[in-house]
Amino acid sequence: MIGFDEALERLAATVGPTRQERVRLAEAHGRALAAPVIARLDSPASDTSAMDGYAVREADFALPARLRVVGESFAGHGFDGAVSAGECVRIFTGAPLPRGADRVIMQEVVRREGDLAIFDHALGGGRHVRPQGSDFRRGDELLPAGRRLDPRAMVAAAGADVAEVEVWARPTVIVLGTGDELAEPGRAAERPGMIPESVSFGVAGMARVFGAEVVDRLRLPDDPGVLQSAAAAALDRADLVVVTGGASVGEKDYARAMFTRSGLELIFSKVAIKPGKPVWLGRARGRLVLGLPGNPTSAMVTARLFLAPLLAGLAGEPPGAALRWRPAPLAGALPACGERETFHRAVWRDGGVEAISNQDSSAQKALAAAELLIRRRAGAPAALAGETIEALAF
Ligand SMILES: Nc1nc2c(c(=O)[nH]1)N[C@H]1C(S)=C(S)[C@@H](COP(=O)(O)OP(=O)(O)OC[C@H]3O[C@@H](n4cnc5c(N)ncnc54)[C@H](O)[C@@H]3O)O[C@H]1N2
Ligand code: MOO
Repeated sequence: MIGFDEALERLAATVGPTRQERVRLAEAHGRALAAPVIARLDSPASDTSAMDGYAVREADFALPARLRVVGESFAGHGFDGAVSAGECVRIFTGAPLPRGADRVIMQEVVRREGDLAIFDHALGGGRHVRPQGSDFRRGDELLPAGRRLDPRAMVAAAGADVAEVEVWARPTVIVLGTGDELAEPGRAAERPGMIPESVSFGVAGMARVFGAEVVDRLRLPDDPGVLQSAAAAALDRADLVVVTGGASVGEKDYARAMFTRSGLELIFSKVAIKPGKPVWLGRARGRLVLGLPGNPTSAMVTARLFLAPLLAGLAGEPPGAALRWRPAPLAGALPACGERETFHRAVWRDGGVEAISNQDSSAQKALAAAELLIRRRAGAPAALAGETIEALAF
């Protein structure tokens, strides 16, 4: 058995992005950039008003100032002329500052008498002007290669004035759930011994959250022939095949064996973690295969710890981008950690994190309640409330 860090190192050494493609910006959300986004213009393109009001020359400000309004500057339609001594221009937020003007006065402190604007208030500190290029300059790198185009990055990419971006292909995933006892949800009560197949729904959901396209989700019986054919077919259709259940040492634990004929090479098998010890990763026919334990909580914990970084790597991000551990104070005590590194399911409480009471690896109800994973290193002593631990959004 290897440790968690070693397993992640092997994962990172194995996974990389698939195909690069050029897509229109509207199709790029959620993808990782294969090339940086470079600004094609200055932003703002010229000195720009930050307020609705009047563009003035500071030199004219002996109070009360009475300035002639000589024109208007709108966003998209600037004022062509220049502002001379004793003049001002009506201006709106986002509009270009006319030549000659050097600041904007908010309309709330200005009185109008016909074409005169009257200013009785002393100038405040703010000039209400955004200088040309104060956000970014033409040629600046706004987003580096490898950056995921999340909603905030989409704004920067569009702001760069690019119509298309170079991105990595969205990884494709097939989820195979194995076990004779598994029934389609809604049908488990029909036959004794059946349980609803729940894990593939969570794994597929997590794959989508981490940017994958789930091309299929199949429920398979514990029949070696059926499993072998399904394994071979899945490898033809997806970058990553996730197989759940049958990972342990039971007589019908066929999850690894079903890929043997397809030439499975294991990258790791069994990791010293709790829950999820039977997790394994391999490669067959140039595709990745991730084996998750069947117990629902174990499956989802190992999906978070291994599927998420695999998808990050396949999508063109560093795999570690999917595992951002944050220090957080403990809101309740934790027992000493045994020899397997342990990932407690936890919730936020009173500004800290607290392990939930049901830590059973087969739990489904308690799984739904868990917001976080707390990471405890093997051999760590008992921890008291107030101590700082490492937590990961689950
Ligand atoms: N002698 C040993 N027994 C077990 C060991 C061990 O080391 N030695 N490891 C235990 C650990 S840890 C885990 S975790 C489980 C994982 O076993 P498998 O991956 O082989 O999973 P299954 O036996 O197929 O199923 C376990 C459990 O989960 C239910 N299940 C399976 N798939 C689904 C699904 N898609 N949806 C809902 N529930 C599912 C299944 O019915 C079982 O109850 O092994 C321990 N045993
Ligand atoms: O890995 Mo198992 O998750 O402890 O039940």
